[in-house]
Amino acid sequence: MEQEDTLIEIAVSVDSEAAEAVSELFNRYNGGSYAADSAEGEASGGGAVIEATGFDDFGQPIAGQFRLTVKTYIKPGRRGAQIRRQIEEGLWHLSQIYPIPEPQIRTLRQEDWAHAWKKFYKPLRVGRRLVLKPSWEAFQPQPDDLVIELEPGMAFGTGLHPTTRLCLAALEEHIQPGDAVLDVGTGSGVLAIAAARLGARFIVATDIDPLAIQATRENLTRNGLDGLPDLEVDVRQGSVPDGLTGRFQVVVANILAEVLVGLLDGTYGNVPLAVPLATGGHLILSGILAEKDAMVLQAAARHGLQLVDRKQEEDWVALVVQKAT
Ligand SMILES: C[S@@+](CC[C@H](N)C(=O)[O-])C[C@H]1O[C@@H](n2cnc3c(N)ncnc32)[C@H](O)[C@@H]1O
Repeated sequence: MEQEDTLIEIAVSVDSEAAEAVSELFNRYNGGSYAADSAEGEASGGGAVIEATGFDDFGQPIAGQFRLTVKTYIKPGRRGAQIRRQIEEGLWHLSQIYPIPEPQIRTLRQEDWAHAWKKFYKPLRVGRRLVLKPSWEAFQPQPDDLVIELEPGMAFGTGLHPTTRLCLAALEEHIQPGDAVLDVGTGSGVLAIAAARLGARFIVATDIDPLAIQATRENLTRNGLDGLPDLEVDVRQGSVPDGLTGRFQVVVANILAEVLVGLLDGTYGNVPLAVPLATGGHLILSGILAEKDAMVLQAAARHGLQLVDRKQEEDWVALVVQKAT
C-alpha cells in the first residue's frame, strides 16, 4: 500500500509521433490539476510531462542518443488506481499502432517527483542570442545573450521540446523592438519572457490551465519583468483574448495541430486567432506534426494568412504566416 506522500510515476520512452499520442492519453485520463481534489480528498491530475535527452553542447539532438520520455504522476488511492488502470489499457491500445515499450512504473516520494526531471535540464542556447537557463543552474552569459530563467513547475515549456525551440527561433526573427506580442497557450511563460527579452513592450500571455498561469506569473517575476515602466505584461487564464482586434505585430501559439485549426476557425473560443493580429503581422503556429501541416495551412488560408516561413525539427513543424496588407 503506497503512502499518502508518494506518487506513482508511469514513464514511456518513445519517438516524437508516439510521444504526442501518449501525452494525449496521459492528459485525457490524468489531466486537470493537483489542486482540484475529488470528493474523497484525493487529487488527480498532472497530465503529461515530456523529457528529452541526448543533446550536444549546442542543443542539437545526437543521432542514436536522442530520446523522448513521456511521464505522468498519479496519486495513490482508489481514484489513482482507476486512472492507472485506464492508462495501462490505453497504452496497450496505442502499442498496437505505435512502437511503445512496456511502461516503467515506480513509486516516488512527492519531494523526489518535484525534482526528478531537473537533472536532465541544463542551460540551453536557442537561435542566435536566447539562452534558456533553469533557475537552479549557474550560467555565465556572453554580453549579447538574452537569458530566460525558468522554473516550469508542472507547466509545459522548458525549451527541451522542439516545438518550443522552433517558436523561439521564429520570435527572434520576427519581433521588432516595441512590438505587441500575444502568446496563446503560454505554459511556463517561456515565449512571453523571450518576447520581452527581444524588445516587445506589450505582451498578453494566455492559457486555459491555471497551473500555467501561476508558473508564468512566477517566471515573469523570476526574470525581473514585473512593474517595469516601459513593459506591460498581461497574463490571463483563457484562450484568444477579446477586444484586442489588430493589436499585435506577432502572435504565437504552440499547441497541437487540431487545436490550432479550432483556434484559427474560432470554434475553440469566441475570437478567431487571426483577429488580434495586426495587418502585416506574423502568426507563429507550432506543435504541428509534419504530416498535419497542410491542415493548419488550409485553416490559416481561410483567414487571409499567407505562408512566409516553415521551420522543422525532427517531426515537428512551425509555420509562420502573415496577415495580408
Ligand atoms: C505545448 S504547450 C506550449 C507551452 C509554451 N508556450 C511553449 O512553447 O513551450 C501548450 C499549452 O497550451 C495550453 N492550451 C491548450 N489548449 C489551449 C487553448 N485552447 N487556449 C489556450 N491555451 C491552450 C496548454 O494548457 C499548454 O500550457
